[in-house]
Amino acid sequence: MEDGAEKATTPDSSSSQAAPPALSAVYVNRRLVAGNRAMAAVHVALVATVIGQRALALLSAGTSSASPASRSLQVQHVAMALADLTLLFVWALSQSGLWRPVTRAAFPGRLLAAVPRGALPRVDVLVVTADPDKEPPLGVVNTVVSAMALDYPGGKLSVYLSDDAGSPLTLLAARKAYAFAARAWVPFCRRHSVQCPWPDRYFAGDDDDADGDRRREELAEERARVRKLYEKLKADIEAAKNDETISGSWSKDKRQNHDAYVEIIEDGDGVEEIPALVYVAREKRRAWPHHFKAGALNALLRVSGVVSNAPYVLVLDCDMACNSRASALDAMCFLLDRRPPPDSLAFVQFPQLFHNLSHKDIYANELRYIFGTRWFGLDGVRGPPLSGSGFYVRRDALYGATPTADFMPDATAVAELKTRFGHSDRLVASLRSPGVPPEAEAMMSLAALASCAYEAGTAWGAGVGFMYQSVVEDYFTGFQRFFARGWTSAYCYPEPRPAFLGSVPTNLNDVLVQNKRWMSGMLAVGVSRRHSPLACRPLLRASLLQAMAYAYFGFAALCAVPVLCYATLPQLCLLRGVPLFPCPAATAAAFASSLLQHMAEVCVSRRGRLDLRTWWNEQRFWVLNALTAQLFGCVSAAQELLGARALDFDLTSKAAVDGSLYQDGVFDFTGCSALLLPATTLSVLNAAAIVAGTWKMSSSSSSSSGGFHFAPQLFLMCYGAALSYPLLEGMFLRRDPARVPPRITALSVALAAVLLAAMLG
Ligand SMILES: O=c1ccn([C@@H]2O[C@H](COP(=O)(O)OP(=O)(O)O[C@H]3O[C@H](CO)[C@@H](O)[C@H](O)[C@H]3O)[C@@H](O)[C@H]2O)c(=O)[nH]1
Ligand SMILES: [Mn+2]
Repeated sequence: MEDGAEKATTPDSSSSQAAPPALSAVYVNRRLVAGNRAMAAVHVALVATVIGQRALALLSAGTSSASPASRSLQVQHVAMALADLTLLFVWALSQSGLWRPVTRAAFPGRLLAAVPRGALPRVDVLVVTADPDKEPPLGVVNTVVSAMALDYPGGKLSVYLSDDAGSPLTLLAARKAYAFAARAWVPFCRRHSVQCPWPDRYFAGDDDDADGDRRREELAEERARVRKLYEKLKADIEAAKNDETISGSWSKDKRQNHDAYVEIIEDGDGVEEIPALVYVAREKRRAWPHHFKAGALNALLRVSGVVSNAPYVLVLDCDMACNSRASALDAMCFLLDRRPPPDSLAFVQFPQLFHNLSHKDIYANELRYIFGTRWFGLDGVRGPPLSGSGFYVRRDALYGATPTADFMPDATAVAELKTRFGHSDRLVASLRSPGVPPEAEAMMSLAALASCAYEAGTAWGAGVGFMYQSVVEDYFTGFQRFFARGWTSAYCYPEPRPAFLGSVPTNLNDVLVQNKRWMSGMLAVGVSRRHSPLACRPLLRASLLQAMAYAYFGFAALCAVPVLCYATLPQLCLLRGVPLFPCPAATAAAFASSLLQHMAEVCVSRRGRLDLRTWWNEQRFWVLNALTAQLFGCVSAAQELLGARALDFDLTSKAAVDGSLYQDGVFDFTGCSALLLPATTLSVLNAAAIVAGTWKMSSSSSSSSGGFHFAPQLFLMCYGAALSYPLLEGMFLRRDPARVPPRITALSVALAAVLLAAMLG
């Protein structure tokens, strides 16, 4: 932002006055830093020993004889060594996220003391939705309404809703929701300093009011009145859903094929100080690539740029809502804090936390690894990656500015700006005066900004806005648009009340489909010659650790290969009576160190509590994910790389399904497809190999010391069997409808039999 007036404090070294108090603080956890690094060093030493021993074994096998048996053993050793090295590589990259964990604090009281509310900068909230079946409109409008009720001056806040389906039902729900928010919900939240601005959650019991007893009676009365209005809103949306003239008028085809439509939603009464709500359905045509969520966000950026043009933007998925009213002021504490120039903070990321997590989180939906550990670690480097939802970002940074250069060099001619930003005079005019909304007459023809053709030949999706090349637009935009261009970020983790809460998928297939999208999308970036974080010089120059962190995500899918090796080679070798681990002691130590490191990480996330359940759930899901989402992710990314098929954004389904099995910690295999097949097949194979292998070993009754050499192998297989127990149970022991679909079971058994025969043969 060029105009310093929007800042709480402008750095001014020449002034002799005492510096104003900082609006935020950062604390380094030194003990954790030391502990993390020590553990990493031990682990590297142990794994190096294992790989070294294998290399020695390989050399001696190579010199001893050239029989076919020793040939094949050599091949297995090479494969295991490559597997170990791949895993070590990915693990090493992941250590960047443990290097320097920090925590931060925001001081909104100081902010308000320094900047009168009326002088706070504008904020535009961008909410995206895509499908009224998978994303029920009631949930979407709860997100919208919760954002409207943020603790921020109403005149400075605008909410934009992108509806990719262009559904009349969503539009109607948005209009009704606006009326509810303007007349009842927002004033109610303000008057009673309600903590939870998310109506559905508030009325479900999250209603601790900050006022205490003082106005309890008054509150109870008003609460009942507002609740009635909310019930009415729910009923109206439900009725519209069942109304053929509204829902029936919009076929599935229309969702993919409709004009652009923009509506600034108003309420006849002209309510003051209520945030504006703008509904945007961008044009969709089958022949035009729409670039999924990134495309939707870019359309919203343009429309909002012409309507309110806030210098800061909050992005929210429709399956996530504000759970606290404090996030806007908290974020401003960082964004407006005095910092020496160049001011490089581009965005403040809040964690994605979830309201429907089970305490038996069998699908590791919590993403603790990311939001509970790695993001703190990266916050101490140059800031956490952009994470899709729940972040406040500078508009100019999205438009292509850098910390040292405006996105619009002084001499830039209008014509040149138009080649980058498109032909809209209004949009181009808005670039020149950040923060100032244009005249009312300029609001016309907003729909043109949301048309398919608008972006043709412009820099949208490449040099401007959210980036298109990847279905994991947050990951890609994060490092290409921000970190590689000198920007930094901050991780804001308010406690005890989370700023935002999202919802997680509650059946295994949805979880795996979602993970497969992430894995294939990030791998496609990781291995791309032009876009890989490891080929991105500015990023490498700015921070090797950060480049490593992005590379970790870019290569995480490769873990599928080593896991595939560990799920077949020990089995094969046991059946053939060949010991696979030359140095059992070192192997055991390395394995134990990996388990302990993970345990320590979970323990730190849980504030020192030894949470073995989470540890086990994550261990299990890690292997399952490797053999499903990561494996297929590799295949999809390869297909994309070869130009055979473009990656798709499969929407995660929300609400609709019944999540009770997940809540009880029981795997829900409903709808599982071929995606699950490698995992089920290999768990059958593993179980069979344990039985056949031990039987063979005991019947051949060879030397008694031989058992020691097979111990690591057998242990690994038994560990795998324990991890895969829910799959085996789902195939062979369960009879309920949510068991593994019988055709998947049958196919797995058949494939496992073929593999087993080949191994024995
Ligand atoms: O064509 C599309 C596809 C998706 N969306 C919206 O994008 C959001 C995220 O989609 P969702 O199905 O919920 O995907 P998730 O896997 O839950 O999303 C995670 O992964 C995405 C990247 O793949 C990130 O953008 C998200 O923030 C992150 O929560 C939702 O609001 C969708 O409505 C669109 O607007 N248009
Ligand atoms: Mn989601």
